Amino acid sequence: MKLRDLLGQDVLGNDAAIEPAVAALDVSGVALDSRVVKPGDLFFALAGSKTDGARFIDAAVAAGAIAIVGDHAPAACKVPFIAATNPRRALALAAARFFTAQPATIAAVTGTSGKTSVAAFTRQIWERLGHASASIGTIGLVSPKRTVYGSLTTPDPIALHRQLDEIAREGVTHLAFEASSHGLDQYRLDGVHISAGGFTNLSRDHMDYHPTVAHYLAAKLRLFRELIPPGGAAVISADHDCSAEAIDAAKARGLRIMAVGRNGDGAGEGIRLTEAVVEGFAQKLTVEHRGRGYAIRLPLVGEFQIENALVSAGLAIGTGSDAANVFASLEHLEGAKGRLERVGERNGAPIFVDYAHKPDALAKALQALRPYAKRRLVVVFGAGGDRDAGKRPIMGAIAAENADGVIITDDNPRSEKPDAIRAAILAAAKGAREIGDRAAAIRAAIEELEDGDALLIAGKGHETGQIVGGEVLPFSDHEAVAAALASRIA
Ligand SMILES: CC(=O)N[C@H]1[C@@H](OP(=O)(O)OP(=O)(O)OC[C@H]2O[C@@H](n3ccc(=O)[nH]c3=O)[C@H](O)[C@@H]2O)O[C@H](CO)[C@@H](O)[C@@H]1O[C@H](C)C(=O)N[C@@H](C)C(=O)N[C@H](CCC(=O)O)C(=O)O
Ligand SMILES: Nc1ncnc2c1ncn2[C@@H]1O[C@H](COP(=O)(O)OP(=O)(O)OP(=O)(O)O)[C@@H](O)[C@H]1O
Ligand SMILES: N[C@H](CCC[C@H](N)C(=O)O)C(=O)O
Ligand SMILES: [Mg+2]
Repeated sequence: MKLRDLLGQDVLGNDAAIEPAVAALDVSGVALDSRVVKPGDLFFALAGSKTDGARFIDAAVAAGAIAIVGDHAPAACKVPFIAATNPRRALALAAARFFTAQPATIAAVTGTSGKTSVAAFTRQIWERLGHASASIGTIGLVSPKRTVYGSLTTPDPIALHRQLDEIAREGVTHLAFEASSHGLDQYRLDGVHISAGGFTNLSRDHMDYHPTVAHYLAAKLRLFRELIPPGGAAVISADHDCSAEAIDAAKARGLRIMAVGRNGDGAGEGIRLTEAVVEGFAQKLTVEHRGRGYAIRLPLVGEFQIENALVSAGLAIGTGSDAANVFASLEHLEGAKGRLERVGERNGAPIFVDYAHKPDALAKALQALRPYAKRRLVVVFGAGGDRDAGKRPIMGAIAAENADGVIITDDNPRSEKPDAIRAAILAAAKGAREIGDRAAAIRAAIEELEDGDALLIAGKGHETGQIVGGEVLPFSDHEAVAAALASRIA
């Protein structure tokens, strides 16, 4: 591919002409990290949170970069330098031109909680309606041909566009993916042809990255303000304080608004939840769409899963699927791994693994499990190191208030002292116990379960490692529960 095919004025955000000899250069790849540059690559020098890619231009050239894109020219550069107003956005748009194929129908979902679940549900709905479907997010890529683990919720633009191209060539026509606030803020999704966007909710998260809540919300709203073209669908959960702002942002862009939830637009394009009744480990819902009523048995535990299911249904309907078929398919949804997943029981007490690692999610998960605890609701959780420290006491207080037994343990302490993290949670969790070793904490909680109890193990969900220092030690809540239950039988 020629350099001129990747970099136009729209990509670079300026009207500087590229010299014809430079425009005619052959480009064999795009790169954002000097350490993976291959001969023939176009290197994007990005100013980051830890360092500046401009410092690695010489290293990129030594590795074979044929030209550099950045926002400021280095003092000296052995290969052509091309200025871009916003190099991160330029990278994403260039990656979209380099990897040309994308599934025809793409839905993106943002919000503090529920993204992974909505991406998984939307994929399942489409699949049931006969489309070759995939999802990309926190649990990686899930597609008919393969499942690939991914380390970021929204992959970097090169990884993202490479995957879009691969799955489209494998025949995937429908994709649902997660738009994290980091991803939106860092322009990782620009260049993706998004036909519908979902918005679940907003609560405290990532306060180590976003300077203010307004900045955090603005990052999320980029999906509606800038990324979905006018005429696309905006499926917005209507039951939150921030819902009106999200709807206004989408309206201003000329998107088709589909408000869903108890305050949803049942008479029109949206989905209104008119009734929800817990029935064992399922929930019976009545919803209204375009003035017509539908009864649905949602086979999932947790009130918040209703929000996730309705946003997913909206995304499928908003991209052209038949409403009656979509609602019927909700009866077959399977929860994403480690999202209020019932993984076993002891003495008749159900044990759930959940990924709640932020205050609102922990509160919602505990409230969702209350109906299953006639006696004691017990929670085992911790908080990640090198992440927002402010959430620790908040989560401690939420646990003390919403559970009858609280065990504070470790959850990826990373470079921090595990006992200091635990102490910060314990300070606000009256009556909580402390068992640092997560397997031991899970064992202790299971050991004490009696009929009428319910146990929530929160924070790690699908994760398969415990990050201590720089090391990832193999660990899974699922395996820890299985081992504890097996040792009881032995
Ligand atoms: C804080 C953050 O989001 N960082 C992301 C950002 O990195 P950065 O540009 O700030 O990195 P940097 O270390 O300052 O380096 C600047 C530039 O120099 C380059 N460099 C650096 C060293 C070198 O030797 N050579 C070189 O070229 C780097 O490749 C980079 O381009 O851009 C990178 C490329 O897109 C991301 O991989 C990286 O994610 C890091 C690994 C990360 O941990 N991100 C997390 C916080 C994250 O994004 N999480 C969200 C939300 C999770 C959720 O709630 O679900 C996610 O989407 O996963
Ligand atoms: N709609 C919701 N409202 C509130 N809490 C929710 C909702 N959906 C999920 N949760 C809680 O958040 C946890 C994470 O859910 P999920 O993985 O679907 O969200 P996410 O937005 O992808 O999160 P992350 O940003 O951590 O990847 C769940 O395990 C549950 O505790
Ligand atoms: N995407 C989130 C996941 C946190 C999961 C929790 N187990 C933790 O390590 O804090 C993050 O990296 O902040
Ligand atoms: Mg996620």
